[in-house]
Amino acid sequence: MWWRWYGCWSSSWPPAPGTRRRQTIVASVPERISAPGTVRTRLEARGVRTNRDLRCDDGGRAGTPVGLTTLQLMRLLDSGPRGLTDEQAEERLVADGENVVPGWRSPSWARRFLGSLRDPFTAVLLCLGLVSAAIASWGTACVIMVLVVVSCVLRSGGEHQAGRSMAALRELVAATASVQRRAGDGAPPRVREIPVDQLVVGDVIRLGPGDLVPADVRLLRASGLTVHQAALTGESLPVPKQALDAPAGGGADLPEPPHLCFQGSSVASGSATALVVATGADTRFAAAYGSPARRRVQTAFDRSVHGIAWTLIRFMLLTPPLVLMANAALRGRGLETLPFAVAVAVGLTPEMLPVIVTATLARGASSLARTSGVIVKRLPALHDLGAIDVLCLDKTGTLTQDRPVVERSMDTRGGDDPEVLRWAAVNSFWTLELAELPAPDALDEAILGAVGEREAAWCPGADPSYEDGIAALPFDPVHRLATAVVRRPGRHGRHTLVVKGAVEDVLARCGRLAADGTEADLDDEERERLLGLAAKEAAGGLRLLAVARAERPARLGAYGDKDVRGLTFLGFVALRDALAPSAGDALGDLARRGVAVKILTGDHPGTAARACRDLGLEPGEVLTADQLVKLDGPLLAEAVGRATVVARCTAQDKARIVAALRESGHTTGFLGDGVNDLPALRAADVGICPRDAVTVAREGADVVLAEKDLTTIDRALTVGRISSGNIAAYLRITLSSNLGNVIAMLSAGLLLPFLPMLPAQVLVQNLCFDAAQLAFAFGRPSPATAHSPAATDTAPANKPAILRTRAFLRYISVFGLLNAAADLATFGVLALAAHTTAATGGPETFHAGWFTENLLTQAMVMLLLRTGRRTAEGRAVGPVHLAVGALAVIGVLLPLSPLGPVLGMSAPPPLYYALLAAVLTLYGAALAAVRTRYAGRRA
Ligand SMILES: Nc1ncnc2c1ncn2[C@@H]1O[C@H](COP(=O)(O)OP(=O)(O)OP(=O)(O)O)[C@@H](O)[C@H]1O
Ligand SMILES: [Mg+2]
Repeated sequence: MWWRWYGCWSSSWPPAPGTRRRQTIVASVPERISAPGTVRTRLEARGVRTNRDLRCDDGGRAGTPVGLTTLQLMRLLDSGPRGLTDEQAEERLVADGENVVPGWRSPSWARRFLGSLRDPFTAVLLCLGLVSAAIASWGTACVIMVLVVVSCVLRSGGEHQAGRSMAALRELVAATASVQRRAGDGAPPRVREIPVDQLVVGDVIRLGPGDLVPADVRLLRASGLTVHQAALTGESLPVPKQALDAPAGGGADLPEPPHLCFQGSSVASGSATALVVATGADTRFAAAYGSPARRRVQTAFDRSVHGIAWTLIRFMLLTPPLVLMANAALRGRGLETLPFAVAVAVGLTPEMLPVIVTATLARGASSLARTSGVIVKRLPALHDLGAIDVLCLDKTGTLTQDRPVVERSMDTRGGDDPEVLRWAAVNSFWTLELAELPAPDALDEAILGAVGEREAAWCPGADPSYEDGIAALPFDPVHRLATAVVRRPGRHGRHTLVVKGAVEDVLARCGRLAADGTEADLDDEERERLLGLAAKEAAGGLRLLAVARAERPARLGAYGDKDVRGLTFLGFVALRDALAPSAGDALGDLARRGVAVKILTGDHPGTAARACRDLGLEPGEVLTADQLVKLDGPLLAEAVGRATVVARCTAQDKARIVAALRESGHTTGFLGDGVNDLPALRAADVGICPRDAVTVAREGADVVLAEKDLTTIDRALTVGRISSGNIAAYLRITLSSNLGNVIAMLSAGLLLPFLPMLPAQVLVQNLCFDAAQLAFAFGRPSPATAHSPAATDTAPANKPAILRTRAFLRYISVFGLLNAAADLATFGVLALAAHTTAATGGPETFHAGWFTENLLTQAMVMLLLRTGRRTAEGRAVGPVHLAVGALAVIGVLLPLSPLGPVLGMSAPPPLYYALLAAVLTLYGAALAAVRTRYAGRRA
């Protein structure tokens, strides 16, 4: 039975996605192949020209032999149509190395250290250090150097660790390739999945929709193949490719050789068998991009955290000249105030920002991986997850289970007609068979399954392999149809085109209509009637496929899209795809958390609207992508903003909509798993896909879910919000106290005849602050808070965690001024205490008094601005509480300890402490009051 055979084939192939099998690499390497770069050397020894010699325009040097027939090329590469043997592959792997683009290996600890010197804050600090050294202010220069080294060590150490755990996580979702290899010389070829890095030159691979092209390859066979090669050429539309046995004039030196596919591109539609001709550093991609070409678009993380960082850097650069000018104008001082001016700028720097950001995000990511199996591939994406306010979803497999079953097949009048299903099965069978698709589409599987079950009841000829397959144009999401060309038994000299696909697209290619055993012309009225019939079925939640056929005289040449015209419309196959059980609740949770959901689907508007309604998401106005063709930018975002469903979207439509939403200021997430979702995954702030998505989606996504379950997204969102909340809390607290200190320092500098703070004191104080603030990175949310809708006060669960630069700067100005007021009050108190107790009141007492006050106010700010009624740690004592306690103890005891005089401090009189307590009480009350005012509109 053909369909049982088909069942065996489909159950053993393809292997479960994501399964990776490491091969054992044989250590002994025969002499003849162990010379470095063997394959290339062998080619060069035989005088074969390669792209390496041709130096393509883009600088590429793909190492691809040109001007050879397929057979010559295979001979040169010691390969054949049946692929390499395992032994050959292992030898080549040892000789040529893994198929990895060199720049993509993770950097060493030392490289990371040097890299962290390029951080803008570090660079500014270094400049200030150089200025200090230039004017021989060695104390300040040393302080700055210590700060730079401490922050670089912490940062590179943290990044190195985060990088390693991220790499381990990414490994879990790494790409695989379908390779055809043999156990030994006489053994038959077997197709299996291997990690992409294990591919070698001479391997024969299979490509299907959604596969990444894993190396530079030459096509041996191709069926309806189109590839996206935006990463290489910037061309956003898929490019057709075909196998050429003897490319005329060595087509490889053309910018677009049709018979070659390059690493970095991905299959949009169709399938192919191909020969690997270059791997790793020899690929055209490696030559063009020595290092990873990561994200192209600015994400929410760049906009918020980086935005704030750059605003600060501008302030830092402005501070020294302002201080110099103020001192010159008001006190007549000259360049001697430069060290002080530099110290003020240093005081403003949140030098721990990169450390806190990396550590916080890395902890969040590993906790997500542990508890929910969610893999964050790019750390800042976790921040962006927390900031998402619009989430776009595809329908199939997200709202529904993507396990369609055939409900009925109908003729053009809407009556039951098993013959329509049979023709759909002929199409499914022969497109799968001839296009050698690595994985059958769920709709094709459902149709073949349904025919198999009904076969027994049918007359001879029910079996779709009854016809002979001639050619196939597999389904592609742009044309939305699949075509099989078959020869029917007894009809010599004739070919039959069998087409199935989306109703509108098939109907557009039909000129006639089958009804009641005859055929008639298809007029506009009939078209409207058929579209209406389809809409009625779709409104019942069914997925519809239209089926059509055409008879043609037999011919030898290849078939193309232009041949699929003048068809006769046969009828519909209606399939039911059950709703995902948890989708309804998850949609409700997302709405409660302030996330607007948009469904961008390739399916019929009726089917999508019904699925939404059944899940409790009111679809409102249902749009189709062609209604939006003329809109762009803000108008497009506005139109989509009003709707919940946009149907009949192509890959480009999805990407356009996501981009427009982002441009209009929304932090946009996109969840999808198909080839038609890739451009949108890339265009979004956060691209999310399930682990069993097509390879190319998995590679393009920032976040990979264990399964396509909306509940998991909800959890990921919470952890993202908690992490962003921690980063925001760090920024709020650090910057408001730093700003306060800077204002106080400036005033003290103008009021006092001595330096208000010595370089060593600036250093100790900064180090104490930095150490205490590390607690933010380690404030792990309890599992209960991470999973419950009521998250934290710093990251309200019902609001996306977005840092808006302006609101944020307003916030730190208010709290900074409050802090400065406390400092100024302390100066008054110090003067009063000195006066009353007739103490000397010299600089040492002032320094000690201010040091204590600074650390205590910092501790209060950490406690009050971070924690509300509920904290990220719940009510338990967490790292933040410990850090606050330690700061307070150091602040009070250090100036009194033997270290005090070493740092140039001497104990203030006891009265000072009593007065300070009063100042701090007032400050605490003011902080609490202003915080309450801000609670409703947090920056
Ligand atoms: N294998 C196939 N053969 C023929 N037509 C198909 C096939 N698969 C899908 N179609 C048609 O193309 C339409 C669009 O499919 P596409 O894959 O772009 O979107 P989808 O997967 O249905 O929706 P979503 O974007 O929500 O995942 C489907 O509604 C269906 O009519
Ligand atoms: Mg899909």
